[in-house]
Amino acid sequence: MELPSTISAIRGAICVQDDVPEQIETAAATLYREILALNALQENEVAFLLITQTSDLKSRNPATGLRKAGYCALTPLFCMQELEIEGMLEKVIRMMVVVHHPMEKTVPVFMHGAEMLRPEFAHPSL
Ligand SMILES: C=C(O[C@@H]1C=C(C(=O)O)C=C[C@H]1O)C(=O)O
Repeated sequence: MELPSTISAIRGAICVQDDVPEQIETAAATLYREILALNALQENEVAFLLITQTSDLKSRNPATGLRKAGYCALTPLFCMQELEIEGMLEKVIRMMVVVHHPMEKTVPVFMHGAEMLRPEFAHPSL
């Protein structure tokens, strides 16, 4: 059943090699940039952004990486720890970007190793 939509949400995930601040900052900014680009979004179309990080990434809050890259000055962010499930993929940053209008098509972005979470959303160019 298709429900009427007044918002859209776009998923994404990216893996980080090592738990060091620079890598978390870079990965967070890279993932957000690709989500915006592949969905042809301007930042002012984003209502809010949910982020999770796996518990093995402790050295930096990904929100810091977004702000250092010039993103999310006004966008409300909420950063959480991902569920811990046996066998889960390690060192992952996940995002849910919520846009305040319906979109005809959304493009999920799973990159830098996170493609294995959702192989159907892998982009050969990333
Ligand atoms: C498979 C993923 O990892 C987990 C599983 C999800 C799912 O089954 O939809 C969503 C988020 C994560 O809790 C993912 O990030 O897509």
